[in-house]
Amino acid sequence: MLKLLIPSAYGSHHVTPAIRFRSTPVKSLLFKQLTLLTGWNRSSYELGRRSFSSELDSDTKSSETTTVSTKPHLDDCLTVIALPLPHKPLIPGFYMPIYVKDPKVLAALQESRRQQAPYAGAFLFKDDASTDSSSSSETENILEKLKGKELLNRIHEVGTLAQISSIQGEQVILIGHRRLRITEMVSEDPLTVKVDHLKDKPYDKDDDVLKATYYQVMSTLRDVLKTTSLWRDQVRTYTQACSLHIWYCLRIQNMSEYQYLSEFNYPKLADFGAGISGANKHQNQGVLEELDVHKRLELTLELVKKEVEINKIQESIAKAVEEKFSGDRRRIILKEQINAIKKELGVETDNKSALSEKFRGRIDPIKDKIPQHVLKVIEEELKKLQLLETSSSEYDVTYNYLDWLTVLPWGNFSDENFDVIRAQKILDEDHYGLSDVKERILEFIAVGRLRGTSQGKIICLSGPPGVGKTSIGRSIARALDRKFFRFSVGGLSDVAEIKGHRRTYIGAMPGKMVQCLKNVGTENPLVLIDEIDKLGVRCHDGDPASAMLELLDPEQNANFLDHYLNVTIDLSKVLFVCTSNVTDTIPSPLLDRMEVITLSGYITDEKMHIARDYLVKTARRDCGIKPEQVDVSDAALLSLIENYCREAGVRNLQKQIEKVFRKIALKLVREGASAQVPAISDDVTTDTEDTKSVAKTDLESPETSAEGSAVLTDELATGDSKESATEPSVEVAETVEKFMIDDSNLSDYVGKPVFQAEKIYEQTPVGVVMGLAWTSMGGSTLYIETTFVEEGEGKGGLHITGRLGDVMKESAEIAHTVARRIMLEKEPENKFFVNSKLHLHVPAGATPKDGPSAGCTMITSLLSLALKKPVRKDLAMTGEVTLTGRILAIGGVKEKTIAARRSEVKVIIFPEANRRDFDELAENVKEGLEVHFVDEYDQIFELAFGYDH
Ligand SMILES: Nc1ncnc2c1ncn2[C@@H]1O[C@H](COP(=O)(O)OP(=O)(O)OP(=O)(O)O)[C@@H](O)[C@H]1O
Repeated sequence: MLKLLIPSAYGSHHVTPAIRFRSTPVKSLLFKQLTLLTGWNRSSYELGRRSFSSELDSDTKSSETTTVSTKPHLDDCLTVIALPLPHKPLIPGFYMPIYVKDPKVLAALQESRRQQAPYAGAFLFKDDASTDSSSSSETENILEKLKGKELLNRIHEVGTLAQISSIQGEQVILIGHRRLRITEMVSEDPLTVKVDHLKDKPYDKDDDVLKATYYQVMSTLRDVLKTTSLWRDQVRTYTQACSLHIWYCLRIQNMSEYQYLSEFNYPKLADFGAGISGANKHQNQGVLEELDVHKRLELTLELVKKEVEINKIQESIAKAVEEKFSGDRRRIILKEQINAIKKELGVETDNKSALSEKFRGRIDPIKDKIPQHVLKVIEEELKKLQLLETSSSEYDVTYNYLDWLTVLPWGNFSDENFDVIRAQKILDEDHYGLSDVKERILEFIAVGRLRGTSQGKIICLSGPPGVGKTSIGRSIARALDRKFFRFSVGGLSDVAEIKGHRRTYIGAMPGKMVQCLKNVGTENPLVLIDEIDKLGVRCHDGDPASAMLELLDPEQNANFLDHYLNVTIDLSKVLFVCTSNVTDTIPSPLLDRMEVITLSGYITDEKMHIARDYLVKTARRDCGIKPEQVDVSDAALLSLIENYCREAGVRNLQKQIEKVFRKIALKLVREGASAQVPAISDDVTTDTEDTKSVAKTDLESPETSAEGSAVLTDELATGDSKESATEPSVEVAETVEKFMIDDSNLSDYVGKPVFQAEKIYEQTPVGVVMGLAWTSMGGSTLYIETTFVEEGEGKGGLHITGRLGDVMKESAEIAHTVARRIMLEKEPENKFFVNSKLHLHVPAGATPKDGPSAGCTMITSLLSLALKKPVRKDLAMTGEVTLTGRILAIGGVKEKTIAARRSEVKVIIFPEANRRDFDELAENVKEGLEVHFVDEYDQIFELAFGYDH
């Protein structure tokens, strides 16, 4: 359980300020040796120095930059939350990950971190007096139940002041700082206590006996290092973690250097030796409680000596048994012998074979399906687990590693269903419209049927928020009969979230993909990666975009290497579906490999269908209301769509509808309807239209974001899972009448309308023309307004406002030049542009705008001012203009058309190059519009001003 303390490697925690390399030659000599011994170089030293300094003991820390607040001073921590430790006491200078199950305690710890006082007291839990020693799971069970005084009575009085280094879910990582003694209880839940800080008894550092004991501990520790490679690995693994000084002293042979380096930090060495040894909890508690430094060193000496003995015997038995027996028999005999010896030496025995059996139970039935290279690693790790001390940190690491390796669904696939008819039914069942999207998905399934597999494709669903990208992803999983897993990569910049942490990292976890495989239990799930366009930027530990590429690229992902697993896994059978709001921010190597399917947003008509046939039914069912209890009229839905939720998608509409039904539910209950627990009885009606797969599992707690990494929300759902869409039984009193939601009473439920009409002019005045814009939220109309400021010989100029970006500003300048040229051609005597100072503005002034597509609108607006003639009624236009007056293509034709219809536009001018985009639109989107396609500005001039009315 104990982990060595990373921060102390360079910190004054173990190396007091007096131990400084005094002369440069000696310094470089030591560095050279250090590099040879540890594989470290100067840059890693510096790096370590910087990162470790962040968590140094604040009472001895120098002026280096810190991320953990030094406030309050450690001395001020006199009242702390008491955390019971089930397995071992926390020795100062060591890490310890613990699991805090009690949400109250967890919240209190998080609060103390927020308050910049990230400290708690860590106290060893006492064994039950009635039993000899309870098993760890029993202890954990008891611990969960104990609170307040009862808990206080069951923990040791002497413990450790622990810094809360991080909190991830239930896992809290503690760093031991100093010894504490509980003096009184302050509050019961969570248990908070007053403490005294314990100081070591004074000692004479030149005392020969003390020095001798110190050297003895040192040399015994060295012996341990020599005898067992495992122990050596453990120290080496945590070299960055433990006191590098002590480690270095242990390794050097030259006594003069040794003398020079040793600062005779007796108490720290005693703690280090005890913490790293495999001593049991009572022995460690003994060391913790001992304030006499000499006695503490002697206790440690005893422990490390035992360690030497055990290691020697263990190795010789291993050798002997290996020669005589093979396979499982060898393992069992080895185990028995070692346990017997440990018993004799009074060291805690363990029950590792049960654990090994657990792992073997997992792998044996699927041995032939596990890739050979993975099987080899599993076998090696199982062997290693047998030889490790349960108390060592390496044991935990190996155990967790094996747990992950053996729990993955090696060779387990769900049978794919390529039935196109069934898929069509499922897609229609879950979503209204989206015919082109569904068609593309069906094509994809059909190809899968002919090829026999649907691997090798990355689908990217791109469109504004709330248009159903995520939910269609879920439907594809259902249609294909694949398991479903979702995670969001918006803002993600930590590569470890994708590729996992290296195993030696404290609290290391595999990446999202490995977690996904474990959760879904098959090797071919559908993985939905949300918000791929918002992937974080490259940071010091790697580039998330390249990590994503490794994950998604069919060429690479057959051998995906997770840092934690350290064996390649085959992800080529996974079907990846990404979602994005825009495609231009998706890293281009990723975009290249994707098949982008665009979802453009819905027109009012489509929203009406979605609301009536999907959203109302789901919201009603979720609120426990029966169909006969409420009626929402079409007029009410239309008003909701037009006056409350104008965005391209339907998420806001869904929220408003839910709001209406929640209010009705309250009224029903108030007015005498007694809602019962929704009972799934025989007489409930089943509404298959509402059926959706919604099984979800959130894997990340919001705490992850508090820790600075990206917020990831995951969900897991089986592709075929169907929530039984049952109508909850609600008994309605005879007197309660049916609720009618209509246009007239809608505001009683959802408040006043949010939107006013987008159209601000019935007939646009002179100098004002309606343009069309497209954003990641969908399309919208916008006005370009120009007005005359002043006149004077040669005063011609243009002032621009409206939070326009550089491109749009340049576009306005181009428009001014083009308009001036056109005017010169059409009315050479008209000196309007030459002598007039003009002002061009684009409302709404608070919204930033950019892009070249308003070019033709700006020219028209300027010409309208010059000609003193308003443009044709109900006209909107969009198109980029070149200096010579040519009209270039624009993006977002569908969104712009939808926005124009919403503003009751009758005539639209699009660039000729966009004719095909428009022709591809559904008939109901194009209905009732007069559309003109142009490639020269002159054509627009005719359309805008050549009218008679
Ligand atoms: N065509 C549709 N038919 C029925 N329901 C729909 C349709 N489109 C969207 N919805 C519903 O709208 C809600 C929002 O959809 P979803 O969460 O999939 O949006 P999204 O496009 O993924 O948004 P974001 O980009 O914000 O993640 C869901 O409840 C979904 O079922």
